[in-house]
Amino acid sequence: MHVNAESRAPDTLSGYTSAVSSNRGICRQDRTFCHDIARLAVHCLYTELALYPKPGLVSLIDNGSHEDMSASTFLRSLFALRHYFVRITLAGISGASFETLKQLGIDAERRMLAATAGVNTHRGAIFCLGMLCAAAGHCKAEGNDLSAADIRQTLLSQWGSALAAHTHCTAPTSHGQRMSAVHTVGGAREEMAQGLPSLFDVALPALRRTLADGRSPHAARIDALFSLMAHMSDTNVYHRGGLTGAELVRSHARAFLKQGGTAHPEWRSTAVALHELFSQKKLSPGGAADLLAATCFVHHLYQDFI
Ligand SMILES: CC(C)(COP(=O)(O)OP(=O)(O)OC[C@H]1O[C@@H](n2cnc3c(N)ncnc32)[C@H](O)[C@@H]1O)[C@@H](O)C(=O)NCCC(=O)NCCS
Ligand SMILES: Nc1ncnc2c1ncn2[C@@H]1O[C@H](COP(=O)(O)OP(=O)(O)OP(=O)(O)O)[C@@H](O)[C@H]1O
Repeated sequence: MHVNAESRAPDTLSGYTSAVSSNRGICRQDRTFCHDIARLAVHCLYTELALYPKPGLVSLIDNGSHEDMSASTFLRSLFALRHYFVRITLAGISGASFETLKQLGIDAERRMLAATAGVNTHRGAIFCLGMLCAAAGHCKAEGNDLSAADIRQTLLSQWGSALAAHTHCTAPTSHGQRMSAVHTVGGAREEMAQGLPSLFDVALPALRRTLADGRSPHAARIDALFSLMAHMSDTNVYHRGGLTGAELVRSHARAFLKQGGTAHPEWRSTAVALHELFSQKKLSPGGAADLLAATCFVHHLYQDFI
């Protein structure tokens, strides 16, 4: 099925906002799809928040390394983001440009900051999950599967060159850009421009391996999180702990995986000890947390939407 994108919704931010709120020009099936995808995105962010133990990160149990945010800050932020995920999925259905997706993302960031009194709870997720929602929308409009391979291919074919341009910056303004420049590592922008290799090549296989071994979804998420911590360059970690902090996170995560991850009978006490260590050192692998939510999203897209 190929759909005439132009007949669905206009390629402007105000166009999407009013089209979604008035339902103008959107068929019922697309509207239901956008709401289902948005619900899945919010669900995956909630699942990440609820997961415990996660070294240094905020959960429903405690605030880890964070003094300025708690689970309730995250819940307020999540509530504020629910319409964004509907809009960006619709934008994907309509074949929107990266510039339009970016405007939707900037608007969502504003809502997040208003809901949290200025605390950055979901910047990485707004970017990463937002792009994945748009890719899911575009796949649907093209009549393609929502398989991991199709989603990744869509990200690159639709927005690859704009995402590559988004990595270039002359004067870094964010923590992430500064850390990328100082430590010559890729951050969220680079990861996305390459089609999320940490998600598709590392975390998703780890998640599925643990499930295939017969362990629980909770265990699968823990193994996926540690595989991300062991592998990626998380600019949140560099910002808080420098090179030493980044190496500490990576080496502990590798050791956890080497002893079998959640297949080890004592995995939980090891993970709790690491949570205490990271919290004491104020280290927080927030980029890994974002990619974990995104990994669960891609996994469920395939499971629930075929
Ligand atoms: C690309 C984004 C996330 C900014 O990234 P940048 O590295 O410049 O900034 P910042 O430090 O503020 O945020 C980085 C976020 O990514 C996450 N992250 C860190 N490292 C990584 C990584 N290697 N891979 C994936 N995510 C990561 C962190 O959790 C953090 O939340 C996005 O907010 C953005 O593009 N901002 C510019 C304004 C804009 O265009 N916004 C709308 C985008 S749709
Ligand atoms: N459960 C979680 N706990 C903590 N951070 C998370 C969690 N889930 C995702 N994150 C990510 O971590 C980022 C927050 O990290 P942090 O507060 O260290 O960064 P910052 O706002 O860039 O820096 P700072 O707070 O030091 O000014 C969020 O933007 C979010 O993307």
